[in-house]
Amino acid sequence: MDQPIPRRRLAIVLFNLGGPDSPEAVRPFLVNLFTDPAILRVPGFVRPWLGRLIAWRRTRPARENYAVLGGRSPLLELTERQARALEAALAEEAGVEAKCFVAMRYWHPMSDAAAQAVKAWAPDEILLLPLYPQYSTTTTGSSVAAWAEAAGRAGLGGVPTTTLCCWHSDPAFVRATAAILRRAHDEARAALPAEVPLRVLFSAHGLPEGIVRAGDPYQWQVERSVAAVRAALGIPGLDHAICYQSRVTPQRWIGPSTEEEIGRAAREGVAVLVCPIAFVSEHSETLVELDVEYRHLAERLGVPGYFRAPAQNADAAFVAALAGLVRRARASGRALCSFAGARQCPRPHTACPHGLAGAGAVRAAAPATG
Ligand SMILES: C=CC1=C(C)c2cc3[nH]c(cc4nc(cc5[nH]c(cc1n2)c(C)c5CCC(=O)O)C(CCC(=O)O)=C4C)c(C)c3C=C
Ligand SMILES: [Fe+2]
Ligand SMILES: [Fe+2]
Repeated sequence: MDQPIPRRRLAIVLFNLGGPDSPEAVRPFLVNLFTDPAILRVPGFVRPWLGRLIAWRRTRPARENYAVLGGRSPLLELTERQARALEAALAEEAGVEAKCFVAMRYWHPMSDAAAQAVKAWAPDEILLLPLYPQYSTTTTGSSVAAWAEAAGRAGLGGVPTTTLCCWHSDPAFVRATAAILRRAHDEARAALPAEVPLRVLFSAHGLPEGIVRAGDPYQWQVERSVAAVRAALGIPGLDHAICYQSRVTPQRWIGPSTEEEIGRAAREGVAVLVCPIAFVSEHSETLVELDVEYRHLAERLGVPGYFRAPAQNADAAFVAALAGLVRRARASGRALCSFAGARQCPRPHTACPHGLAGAGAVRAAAPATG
């Protein structure tokens, strides 16, 4: 009788930023965030002090935001749902048994706990899958660096590991996002008088300008995502703008800000449909910043209509896109830009096939190898 072929055990580690699970967790969560060298780029001896100071100043406004959500971030629960949906999407995969683990960067479960859980499951291979479509040294880069240290401590150094570094223009991700936006666009159009124009504001998390100047490809990749989603949407003459939200430090951040675009829409008498383009889950920056703060701003300024497209969460087409990314990343078998090789990323960044370095380490341009 034929013996069943053993299935390879594939541990998929989903990275996200994490969020506090209680009002008391807000301060330590913010300390973790602002003492990360990928976020606060000051000399190491200053960082613990300055990071704690910034965290202390940010605690009150952040607690107020999380209070709107019942005192906690929904990010972990939503990421767990994505994890279970992705496992289900890969359940029939020939020759593979896939299990998803969540590793948050600044609140539990963090990389050490996730690495211990992965180790206990004894995988044959590991795939690191950041839930950030666009690569930034502050997000994917930081998570990959934290994982590398945790994996070493957990004794996972010998397990073959593939890193998916960016998937900003992955066709299935783009189609799933465009379908969600199309539904929101149709609903907004139906709710507005015919004579009121509608503009789509693609709103991404901002970054300090200095980080982009130092070589971070995030803004460029956000622009690629927007161009691809617009093409997939296929609405001729779509009025749209790219803007950046969530500025939390006094430095210059990339712009225009989402608030500035809401102000422009008010002056021009245009309704807005805000589409999050760099988050794939709902959390405080969509549910509070976009749905409460910016909506109030739009109403106060007299914008003739304010609508918001939902984030992907566990949308079936989006989860199918993640499953496709997993297949392609495994087939390539190395750290990679999700498809078409590194040619999609003209600026150097740390998780490309040129090898992994610490988050924030900006290299001289290396030739594309993909
Ligand atoms: C200098 C500060 C920050 C940078 C740079 C930054 C980049 C960045 N962040 C996300 C996604 C998320 N950010 C979230 C929360 C959050 N981010 C910052 C600061 C920076 N982020 C703070 C202080 C906070 C806490 C919330 C607050 O104080 O308002 C979250 C999770 C929030 C939740 O509700 O769980 C996400 C997700 C991206 C994509 C990004 C750069 C590309
Ligand atoms: Fe953030
Ligand atoms: Fe990349």
